[in-house]
Amino acid sequence: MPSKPLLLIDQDGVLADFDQGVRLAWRAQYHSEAPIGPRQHFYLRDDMAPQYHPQLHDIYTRPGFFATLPPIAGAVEALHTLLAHGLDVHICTAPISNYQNCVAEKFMWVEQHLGHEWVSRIILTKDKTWVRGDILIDDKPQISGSLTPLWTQWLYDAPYNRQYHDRRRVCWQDTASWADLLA
Ligand SMILES: O=c1ccn([C@@H]2O[C@H](COP(=O)(O)O)[C@@H](O)[C@H]2O)c(=O)[nH]1
Ligand SMILES: [Mg+2]
Repeated sequence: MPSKPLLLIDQDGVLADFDQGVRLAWRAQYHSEAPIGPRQHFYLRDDMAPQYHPQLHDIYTRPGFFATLPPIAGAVEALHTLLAHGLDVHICTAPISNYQNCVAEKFMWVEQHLGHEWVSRIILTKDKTWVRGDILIDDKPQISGSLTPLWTQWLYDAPYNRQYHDRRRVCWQDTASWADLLA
């Protein structure tokens, strides 16, 4: 690893808690827990019965969903720490295909939780293999695209990716898991 790696950090599932946002919105609307099975797949819909897919889609495409996602514990502090240690940190995030609310709200989230200066650090792309970097911290276990990536993925820990043991695993609250970045 270079002494000061160029870091790409995913947003949903790494900084912003997509799953918890769905659970909160579902509870608020239906006054019951979201019918989500054990989290075994990256896409939430794959852990829900097909009859609930329209309601799930309605929740994560509606205005306000992405802007109000709760932060993942320790994420905001970790990003400020990484920047303060001189790392070149960028937020590398994919918008959903129903982009109308998602795109602007991903920017709003970053501004609200990290500060305006972080807005210029956002890289929005549907294909992360096009983005240059040394390390990509991302919770998605299978990242595909049209190029061979230049970065190495560190898997951000989540219940739906724990069957993968082929990559370094990171969790903001486990500071030892990313301490090498500060060395
Ligand atoms: O269940 C889900 C669905 C989507 N996301 C996040 O949304 C965007 C778009 O994902 P694509 O892989 O381009 O469809 C991306 O930021 C995902 O992380 C999600 O976290 N969970
Ligand atoms: Mg993600």
